[in-house]
Amino acid sequence: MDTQKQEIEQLQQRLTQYNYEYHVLDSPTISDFEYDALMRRLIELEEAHPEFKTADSPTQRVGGQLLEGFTEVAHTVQMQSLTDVFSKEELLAFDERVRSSLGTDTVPYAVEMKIDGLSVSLEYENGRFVRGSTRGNGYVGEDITANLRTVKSIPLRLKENLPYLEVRGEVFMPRQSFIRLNEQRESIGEALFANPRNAAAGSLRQLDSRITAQRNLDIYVFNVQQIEGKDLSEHIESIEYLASLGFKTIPEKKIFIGMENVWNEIQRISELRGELPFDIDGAVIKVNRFDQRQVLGVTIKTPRWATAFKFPAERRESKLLDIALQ
Ligand SMILES: NC(=O)c1cnc(OC2CCCC2)nc1N
Repeated sequence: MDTQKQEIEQLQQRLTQYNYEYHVLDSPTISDFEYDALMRRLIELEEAHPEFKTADSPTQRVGGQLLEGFTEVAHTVQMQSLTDVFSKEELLAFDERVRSSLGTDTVPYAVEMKIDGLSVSLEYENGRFVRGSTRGNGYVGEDITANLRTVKSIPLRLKENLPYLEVRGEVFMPRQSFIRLNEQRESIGEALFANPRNAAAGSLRQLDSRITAQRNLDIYVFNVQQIEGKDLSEHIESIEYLASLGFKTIPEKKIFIGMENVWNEIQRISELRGELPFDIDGAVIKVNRFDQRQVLGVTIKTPRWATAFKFPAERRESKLLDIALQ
Protein backbone atom coordinates (compact mmCIF):
# COMPACT_ATOMS: atom_id res chain seq x y z
CA MET A 1 0.00 0.00 0.00
CA ASP A 2 2.79 2.33 0.90
CA THR A 3 4.30 2.10 -2.62
CA GLN A 4 0.88 2.89 -4.17
CA LYS A 5 0.62 6.01 -1.97
CA GLN A 6 4.12 7.03 -3.00
CA GLU A 7 3.37 6.45 -6.70
CA ILE A 8 0.17 8.51 -6.45
CA GLU A 9 1.85 11.39 -4.60
CA GLN A 10 4.76 11.38 -7.04
CA LEU A 11 2.39 11.44 -10.05
CA GLN A 12 0.34 14.26 -8.47
CA GLN A 13 3.51 16.30 -7.98
CA ARG A 14 4.86 15.57 -11.49
CA LEU A 15 1.56 16.37 -13.26
CA THR A 16 1.13 19.57 -11.21
CA GLN A 17 4.59 20.65 -12.39
CA TYR A 18 3.91 19.66 -16.04
CA ASN A 19 0.59 21.57 -15.94
CA TYR A 20 2.47 24.64 -14.55
CA GLU A 21 5.12 24.44 -17.28
CA TYR A 22 2.50 24.13 -20.04
CA HIS A 23 -0.21 26.58 -18.89
CA VAL A 24 1.72 29.15 -16.84
CA LEU A 25 5.22 29.18 -18.36
CA ASP A 26 4.00 28.19 -21.85
CA SER A 27 7.10 25.95 -22.07
CA PRO A 28 6.18 22.24 -21.69
CA THR A 29 8.99 19.76 -21.01
CA ILE A 30 7.07 16.59 -22.00
CA SER A 31 4.80 15.77 -24.95
CA ASP A 32 1.00 15.91 -24.72
CA PHE A 33 1.03 12.15 -25.34
CA GLU A 34 3.25 11.50 -22.29
CA TYR A 35 1.19 13.95 -20.19
CA ASP A 36 -2.07 12.20 -21.13
CA ALA A 37 -0.60 8.77 -20.36
CA LEU A 38 0.57 9.89 -16.90
CA MET A 39 -2.81 11.54 -16.23
CA ARG A 40 -4.66 8.34 -17.19
CA ARG A 41 -2.37 6.37 -14.83
CA LEU A 42 -3.07 8.79 -11.95
CA ILE A 43 -6.84 8.69 -12.55
CA GLU A 44 -6.70 4.88 -12.49
CA LEU A 45 -4.66 4.78 -9.26
CA GLU A 46 -6.86 7.38 -7.51
CA GLU A 47 -9.98 5.41 -8.48
CA ALA A 48 -8.38 2.30 -6.94
CA HIS A 49 -7.26 4.24 -3.82
CA PRO A 50 -9.75 7.12 -3.28
CA GLU A 51 -8.24 7.79 0.16
CA PHE A 52 -5.23 9.31 -1.68
CA LYS A 53 -7.35 11.41 -4.09
CA THR A 54 -6.75 14.92 -2.67
CA ALA A 55 -8.86 17.96 -3.68
CA ASP A 56 -5.79 19.66 -5.18
CA SER A 57 -4.80 16.66 -7.30
CA PRO A 58 -4.39 17.55 -10.99
CA THR A 59 -7.20 15.07 -11.71
CA GLN A 60 -9.68 17.16 -9.69
CA ARG A 61 -10.01 20.22 -11.92
CA VAL A 62 -13.42 19.44 -13.38
CA GLY A 63 -16.14 18.90 -10.80
CA GLY A 64 -18.98 16.44 -11.37
CA GLN A 65 -21.76 18.24 -9.53
CA LEU A 66 -24.21 20.57 -11.25
CA LEU A 67 -24.79 23.77 -9.23
CA GLU A 68 -28.35 24.99 -8.53
CA GLY A 69 -27.10 28.57 -8.39
CA PHE A 70 -24.20 30.65 -7.12
CA THR A 71 -23.77 31.44 -3.41
CA GLU A 72 -22.64 34.92 -2.43
CA VAL A 73 -19.12 35.84 -1.32
CA ALA A 74 -18.49 38.96 0.77
CA HIS A 75 -15.09 40.41 -0.20
CA THR A 76 -13.12 41.16 3.02
CA VAL A 77 -11.09 43.67 1.00
CA GLN A 78 -13.16 45.63 -1.51
CA MET A 79 -12.40 44.81 -5.16
CA GLN A 80 -12.02 48.41 -6.30
CA SER A 81 -12.55 49.69 -9.82
CA LEU A 82 -10.27 52.07 -11.68
CA THR A 83 -10.82 55.67 -12.73
CA ASP A 84 -10.46 56.00 -16.51
CA VAL A 85 -8.51 58.64 -18.41
CA PHE A 86 -8.74 59.11 -22.18
CA SER A 87 -6.09 61.69 -23.02
CA LYS A 88 -2.52 62.66 -22.18
CA GLU A 89 -3.83 65.82 -20.50
CA GLU A 90 -6.01 63.77 -18.14
CA LEU A 91 -3.07 61.46 -17.44
CA LEU A 92 -0.84 64.43 -16.59
CA ALA A 93 -3.56 65.75 -14.28
CA PHE A 94 -3.60 62.37 -12.49
CA ASP A 95 0.17 62.55 -12.03
CA GLU A 96 -0.05 66.17 -10.84
CA ARG A 97 -2.55 65.17 -8.12
CA VAL A 98 -0.35 62.23 -7.06
CA ARG A 99 2.85 64.31 -6.85
CA SER A 100 1.24 67.19 -4.99
CA SER A 101 -0.41 64.81 -2.47
CA LEU A 102 2.92 63.08 -1.92
CA GLY A 103 4.93 66.30 -1.93
CA THR A 104 7.59 64.73 -4.14
CA ASP A 105 8.43 64.53 -7.86
CA THR A 106 9.89 61.04 -7.51
CA VAL A 107 6.95 58.71 -8.03
CA PRO A 108 7.87 55.31 -9.53
CA TYR A 109 4.91 54.06 -11.60
CA ALA A 110 4.19 50.52 -12.75
CA VAL A 111 2.54 50.48 -16.20
CA GLU A 112 0.83 47.31 -17.37
CA MET A 113 -1.67 46.05 -19.96
CA LYS A 114 -5.32 46.33 -19.05
CA ILE A 115 -6.66 42.85 -19.89
CA ASP A 116 -10.23 43.03 -21.20
CA GLY A 117 -11.78 40.19 -19.21
CA LEU A 118 -13.48 39.50 -15.88
CA SER A 119 -11.97 40.46 -12.54
CA VAL A 120 -11.98 37.59 -10.03
CA SER A 121 -10.74 36.94 -6.52
CA LEU A 122 -8.80 33.73 -5.69
CA GLU A 123 -8.38 32.65 -2.06
CA TYR A 124 -5.79 30.18 -0.75
CA GLU A 125 -5.53 28.64 2.72
CA ASN A 126 -2.31 26.81 3.66
CA GLY A 127 -1.30 27.01 0.02
CA ARG A 128 -4.45 25.38 -1.35
CA PHE A 129 -7.06 27.02 -3.61
CA VAL A 130 -10.22 27.18 -1.46
CA ARG A 131 -12.50 29.74 -3.11
CA GLY A 132 -12.88 31.87 -6.22
CA SER A 133 -15.43 34.62 -6.78
CA THR A 134 -16.54 37.29 -9.21
CA ARG A 135 -16.06 41.00 -8.41
CA GLY A 136 -19.81 41.66 -8.30
CA ASN A 137 -20.28 45.20 -6.98
CA GLY A 138 -16.82 45.22 -5.40
CA TYR A 139 -18.21 44.21 -1.99
CA VAL A 140 -20.21 41.04 -2.75
CA GLY A 141 -19.60 38.64 -5.64
CA GLU A 142 -20.63 35.11 -6.65
CA ASP A 143 -18.85 31.91 -5.66
CA ILE A 144 -17.52 30.40 -8.92
CA THR A 145 -14.87 28.17 -7.32
CA ALA A 146 -15.83 25.05 -9.29
CA ASN A 147 -15.57 26.94 -12.59
CA LEU A 148 -12.28 28.65 -11.73
CA ARG A 149 -10.76 25.27 -10.81
CA THR A 150 -11.08 24.33 -14.50
CA VAL A 151 -8.83 27.26 -15.56
CA LYS A 152 -5.52 25.42 -15.98
CA SER A 153 -3.35 28.49 -15.34
CA ILE A 154 -4.88 28.85 -11.86
CA PRO A 155 -2.72 26.81 -9.41
CA LEU A 156 -4.68 24.46 -7.11
CA ARG A 157 -1.62 24.30 -4.84
CA LEU A 158 0.94 27.08 -4.28
CA LYS A 159 4.70 26.50 -4.16
CA GLU A 160 4.63 27.82 -0.55
CA ASN A 161 2.07 26.94 2.13
CA LEU A 162 1.15 30.52 3.05
CA PRO A 163 -1.42 30.60 5.89
CA TYR A 164 -3.73 32.82 3.77
CA LEU A 165 -3.55 34.63 0.44
CA GLU A 166 -6.16 36.44 -1.64
CA VAL A 167 -5.15 37.57 -5.11
CA ARG A 168 -7.02 39.33 -7.88
CA GLY A 169 -6.71 38.61 -11.56
CA GLU A 170 -8.46 38.98 -14.87
CA VAL A 171 -9.94 35.88 -16.51
CA PHE A 172 -10.07 36.12 -20.32
CA MET A 173 -10.75 34.01 -23.40
CA PRO A 174 -7.97 34.06 -26.04
CA ARG A 175 -9.25 35.46 -29.33
CA GLN A 176 -8.69 32.22 -31.26
CA SER A 177 -10.81 30.32 -28.70
CA PHE A 178 -13.50 32.99 -29.02
CA ILE A 179 -13.60 32.67 -32.83
CA ARG A 180 -13.71 28.84 -32.60
CA LEU A 181 -16.49 28.97 -29.98
CA ASN A 182 -18.61 31.29 -32.14
CA GLU A 183 -18.06 29.05 -35.17
CA GLN A 184 -19.31 26.09 -33.12
CA ARG A 185 -22.32 28.07 -31.89
CA GLU A 186 -23.11 29.34 -35.38
CA SER A 187 -23.02 25.77 -36.72
CA ILE A 188 -25.70 24.70 -34.24
CA GLY A 189 -27.73 27.92 -34.54
CA GLU A 190 -26.90 29.22 -31.07
CA ALA A 191 -26.58 32.95 -30.35
CA LEU A 192 -23.01 34.20 -30.80
CA PHE A 193 -20.98 36.02 -28.18
CA ALA A 194 -20.31 39.65 -29.14
CA ASN A 195 -16.71 39.65 -27.90
CA PRO A 196 -14.19 37.55 -25.92
CA ARG A 197 -15.05 39.34 -22.69
CA ASN A 198 -18.73 38.37 -22.90
CA ALA A 199 -17.71 34.84 -23.89
CA ALA A 200 -15.47 34.60 -20.81
CA ALA A 201 -18.26 35.98 -18.60
CA GLY A 202 -20.76 33.48 -20.00
CA SER A 203 -18.26 30.65 -19.56
CA LEU A 204 -17.55 31.54 -15.91
CA ARG A 205 -21.26 31.75 -15.08
CA GLN A 206 -21.99 28.16 -16.14
CA LEU A 207 -23.70 26.01 -13.49
CA ASP A 208 -21.97 22.98 -15.05
CA SER A 209 -18.18 23.32 -14.69
CA ARG A 210 -17.69 20.68 -17.43
CA ILE A 211 -18.84 23.34 -19.91
CA THR A 212 -16.49 25.92 -18.40
CA ALA A 213 -13.66 23.37 -18.72
CA GLN A 214 -14.16 23.25 -22.51
CA ARG A 215 -13.89 27.04 -22.98
CA ASN A 216 -10.08 27.37 -22.76
CA LEU A 217 -10.17 30.30 -20.32
CA ASP A 218 -6.95 31.84 -19.07
CA ILE A 219 -5.96 34.35 -16.36
CA TYR A 220 -3.40 37.04 -15.50
CA VAL A 221 -3.02 37.81 -11.79
CA PHE A 222 -2.19 41.44 -10.92
CA ASN A 223 -2.89 42.29 -7.26
CA VAL A 224 -2.43 40.91 -3.77
CA GLN A 225 -5.71 41.64 -1.95
CA GLN A 226 -4.68 40.09 1.39
CA ILE A 227 -1.66 38.08 2.56
CA GLU A 228 -0.52 36.42 5.81
CA GLY A 229 3.04 35.21 6.23
CA LYS A 230 4.86 37.60 3.89
CA ASP A 231 5.73 41.33 3.97
CA LEU A 232 5.57 43.16 0.62
CA SER A 233 6.45 46.82 0.09
CA GLU A 234 5.86 47.46 -3.60
CA HIS A 235 3.77 46.30 -6.55
CA ILE A 236 6.53 44.87 -8.74
CA GLU A 237 7.93 42.89 -5.78
CA SER A 238 4.44 41.49 -5.08
CA ILE A 239 3.95 40.44 -8.72
CA GLU A 240 7.35 38.70 -8.79
CA TYR A 241 6.46 36.96 -5.53
CA LEU A 242 3.11 35.77 -6.96
CA ALA A 243 4.99 34.41 -9.99
CA SER A 244 7.29 32.47 -7.61
CA LEU A 245 4.18 30.94 -5.98
CA GLY A 246 3.09 29.54 -9.37
CA PHE A 247 0.69 32.21 -10.66
CA LYS A 248 0.49 33.46 -14.23
CA THR A 249 1.12 37.15 -13.59
CA ILE A 250 0.47 40.27 -15.68
CA PRO A 251 3.37 40.57 -18.19
CA GLU A 252 5.78 43.56 -18.24
CA LYS A 253 7.16 44.24 -14.79
CA LYS A 254 8.89 47.58 -15.38
CA ILE A 255 9.01 50.85 -13.40
CA PHE A 256 8.86 54.33 -14.96
CA ILE A 257 9.63 57.72 -13.39
CA GLY A 258 8.34 60.80 -15.23
CA MET A 259 5.19 60.98 -17.31
CA GLU A 260 7.02 61.16 -20.66
CA ASN A 261 8.40 57.67 -19.92
CA VAL A 262 4.96 56.50 -18.74
CA TRP A 263 3.38 57.96 -21.90
CA ASN A 264 5.92 56.17 -24.15
CA GLU A 265 5.13 52.86 -22.42
CA ILE A 266 1.40 53.42 -22.91
CA GLN A 267 2.03 54.00 -26.62
CA ARG A 268 4.19 50.86 -26.79
CA ILE A 269 1.43 48.78 -25.18
CA SER A 270 -1.12 50.31 -27.54
CA GLU A 271 1.01 49.22 -30.52
CA LEU A 272 1.21 45.67 -29.08
CA ARG A 273 -2.57 45.31 -29.29
CA GLY A 274 -2.80 43.99 -32.83
CA GLU A 275 -0.42 41.11 -32.21
CA LEU A 276 -1.60 39.94 -28.75
CA PRO A 277 -3.59 36.67 -28.67
CA PHE A 278 -6.09 38.30 -26.26
CA ASP A 279 -7.94 41.62 -25.99
CA ILE A 280 -6.69 44.55 -23.97
CA ASP A 281 -8.66 47.80 -23.58
CA GLY A 282 -5.98 50.06 -22.17
CA ALA A 283 -3.02 50.37 -19.85
CA VAL A 284 -3.08 50.59 -16.05
CA ILE A 285 -0.75 53.09 -14.34
CA LYS A 286 -0.10 52.33 -10.66
CA VAL A 287 2.01 53.94 -7.97
CA ASN A 288 4.54 51.20 -7.30
CA ARG A 289 5.45 51.88 -3.64
CA PHE A 290 2.87 50.72 -1.08
CA ASP A 291 3.94 53.43 1.42
CA GLN A 292 3.12 56.09 -1.20
CA ARG A 293 -0.21 54.32 -1.91
CA GLN A 294 -0.96 54.49 1.82
CA VAL A 295 -0.52 58.27 1.80
CA LEU A 296 -2.74 58.65 -1.29
CA GLY A 297 -5.51 56.35 -0.02
CA VAL A 298 -8.72 55.41 -1.82
CA THR A 299 -12.11 56.97 -2.56
CA ILE A 300 -15.39 55.05 -2.15
CA LYS A 301 -14.84 52.99 -5.28
CA THR A 302 -11.44 53.77 -6.73
CA PRO A 303 -7.83 54.07 -5.53
CA ARG A 304 -6.17 57.48 -5.88
CA TRP A 305 -2.93 55.67 -6.66
CA ALA A 306 -3.98 54.11 -9.96
CA THR A 307 -5.77 55.01 -13.17
CA ALA A 308 -6.59 53.29 -16.44
CA PHE A 309 -5.69 54.90 -19.74
CA LYS A 310 -8.38 53.59 -22.12
CA PHE A 311 -7.70 52.84 -25.80
CA PRO A 312 -10.41 53.49 -28.45
CA ALA A 313 -12.60 50.44 -29.14
CA GLU A 314 -10.93 48.17 -31.69
CA ARG A 315 -12.67 47.47 -35.04
CA ARG A 316 -12.28 43.75 -35.63
CA GLU A 317 -12.72 42.59 -39.21
CA SER A 318 -14.51 39.30 -38.74
CA LYS A 319 -17.72 38.06 -40.36
CA LEU A 320 -18.73 36.17 -37.23
CA LEU A 321 -18.32 39.25 -35.10
CA ASP A 322 -20.41 41.34 -37.52
CA ILE A 323 -23.18 38.74 -37.25
CA ALA A 324 -22.86 38.87 -33.46
CA LEU A 325 -23.16 42.66 -33.45
CA GLN A 326 -26.30 42.68 -35.61
N1 LIG B 1 -7.77 44.45 -16.25
C1 LIG B 1 -6.51 44.55 -15.82
O1 LIG B 1 -5.57 44.09 -16.49
C2 LIG B 1 -6.24 45.23 -14.50
C3 LIG B 1 -7.29 45.64 -13.69
N2 LIG B 1 -7.05 46.24 -12.49
C4 LIG B 1 -5.76 46.43 -12.11
O2 LIG B 1 -5.48 47.00 -10.91
C5 LIG B 1 -6.56 47.31 -10.04
C6 LIG B 1 -6.58 46.29 -8.94
C7 LIG B 1 -6.44 47.05 -7.66
C8 LIG B 1 -6.77 48.49 -7.98
C9 LIG B 1 -6.29 48.65 -9.38
N3 LIG B 1 -4.70 46.05 -12.85
C10 LIG B 1 -4.92 45.45 -14.05
N4 LIG B 1 -3.83 45.08 -14.82
